[in-house]
Amino acid sequence: MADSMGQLKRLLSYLREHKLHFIAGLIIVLLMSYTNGVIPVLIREAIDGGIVTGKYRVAVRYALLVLLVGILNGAFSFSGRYLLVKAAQHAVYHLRMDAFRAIQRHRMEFFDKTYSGQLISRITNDTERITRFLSFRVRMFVYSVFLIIVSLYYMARMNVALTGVALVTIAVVVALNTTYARKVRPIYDKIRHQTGVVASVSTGSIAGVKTIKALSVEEHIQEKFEKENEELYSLNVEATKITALYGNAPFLVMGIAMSAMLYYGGRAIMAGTLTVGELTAFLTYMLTMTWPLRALGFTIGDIQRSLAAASRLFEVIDSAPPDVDPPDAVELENPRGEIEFYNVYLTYHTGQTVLKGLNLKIRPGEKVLITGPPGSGKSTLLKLIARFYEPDKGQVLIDGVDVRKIKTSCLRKIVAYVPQEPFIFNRSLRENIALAKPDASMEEIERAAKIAKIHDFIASLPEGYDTVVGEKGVTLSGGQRQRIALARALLLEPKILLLDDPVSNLDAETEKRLIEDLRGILEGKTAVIVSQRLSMAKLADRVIVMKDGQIVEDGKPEELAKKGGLFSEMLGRGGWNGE
Ligand SMILES: Nc1ncnc2c1ncn2[C@@H]1O[C@H](COP(=O)(O)OP(=O)(O)OP(=O)(O)O)[C@@H](O)[C@H]1O
Repeated sequence: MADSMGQLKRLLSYLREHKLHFIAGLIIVLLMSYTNGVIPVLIREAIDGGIVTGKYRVAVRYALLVLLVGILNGAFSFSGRYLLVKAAQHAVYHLRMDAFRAIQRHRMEFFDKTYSGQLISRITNDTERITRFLSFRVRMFVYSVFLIIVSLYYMARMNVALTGVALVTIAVVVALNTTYARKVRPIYDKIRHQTGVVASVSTGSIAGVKTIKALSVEEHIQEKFEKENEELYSLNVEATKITALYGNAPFLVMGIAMSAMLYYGGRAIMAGTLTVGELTAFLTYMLTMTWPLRALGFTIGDIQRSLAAASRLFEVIDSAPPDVDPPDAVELENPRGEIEFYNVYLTYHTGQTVLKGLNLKIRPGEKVLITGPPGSGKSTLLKLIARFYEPDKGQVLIDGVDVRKIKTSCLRKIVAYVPQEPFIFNRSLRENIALAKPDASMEEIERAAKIAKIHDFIASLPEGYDTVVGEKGVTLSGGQRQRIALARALLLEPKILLLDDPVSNLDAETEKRLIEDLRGILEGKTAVIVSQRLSMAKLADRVIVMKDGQIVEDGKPEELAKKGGLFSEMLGRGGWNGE
């Protein structure tokens, strides 16, 4: 409970910039409840004071008053909704930004452990729920509660017995609506989840359409889709059953209550203890309250769930490391590009210890090929240099400084990492290249593209650097993607270039060309290249062979080739151009 209050307080604190909007919105909603609650009283006056007594002017006066109150009601409804929704949307905008920034700040390990679908759901579904809570639910809650209070007040002044009937009806209807909400909500949750499953099966099969067609597995994929689609259908039918049963029961109760009122009210009128206007007012109250009572049932159950959504978002925000570098972080002026692993241990979140006391020193300007069997820890080395992961023990140093002590902005300029499968964003080529340096001039971008030998291709496109790539845009080949990623890295003029399997997706001809071009690109830089293709050794001054997280061979390529170890064995299988 204290926890919920804490979450609620924190959620409401997001409203502070629009506090006045929110409070004004709530006051207007209260006024709206009041105007709605007073209409039956005006109807009563029109009937008892005008229609029944034949006083035409009185009847007209009240009719006009009802009209005026109706207009006011509309104005309150519009402005109250506008103010509250605006404040809520603004609060959720900030909450969404905070969560998004936090996600960006998280370390790699967080993404290893968390499903991306879950994170997307936090940013979309959870924030959607909170918006609904802060705008719609809060508004309906305040409106309904106050309307019921106003109605009961006026009813009690007219007739206590009939007010008792109304009170019991309200209690029963709220209970029924709460039960209905409780029963139908888990199914709606399942429907939402299942809709996501159906969407992800469709997205997966659209994204993987080439593989599906190549393997001729359309039928199998259709069966999977059919199964998920059927599940969605059954859930919807289940929800409809509950809605048909519980969703309509409150209307029956209201009907019974109104007929009871009509019966006892009619008798009271005949006995002279109730007027026609009063009975009409009672019945109008019952009708006015029907929907607010329903909203109340849903709101009561929704508070906890909305707070749970908020707490999930807060968890993402709070678990992110702070955006700031440690106070003793340094800038490296004129980096030389020396890399050192000193007694490095690394265990992934899965519990697998990949490196156990690794020692390695790479001289400034050295070109090193790291090779070895799959899973031997080659890529892990690169990720440690780029500080995507931090060692559990030991140190990774650049120019003798622990990478954890180098300012992040500085590290990103010194070290450029080109992943195995570079991600190309669905934006223009210019934006893709300038991703890490959005303010780069066109000259800088072109220079990087020329060095990466992708400029001529880009220039040949009708829209040149403004060509949009990816969905609905130009599709790039594997080699072109690699070169865009290289240009992206080179734009930062890094001293250290880390290439993770740069030729793995390339055909022999493209591979040969890239290797030739890389020779120039790597000049003056320290380069660490991970590859199982030994052709890459042509670029290297030094080859390191890894096995089970250990360095098993280390030396000049020609020396290792003669040594008779793992490297020469690998060479024996495929030669220098082998794989
Ligand atoms: N993010 C991660 N989370 C958990 N385990 C990981 C992660 N990355 C790698 N591993 C594990 O660590 C081991 C070494 O992986 P790494 O990617 O460094 O090997 P590699 O030599 O580069 O392999 P390959 O040549 O196939 O790319 C593997 O067993 C892998 O399953």
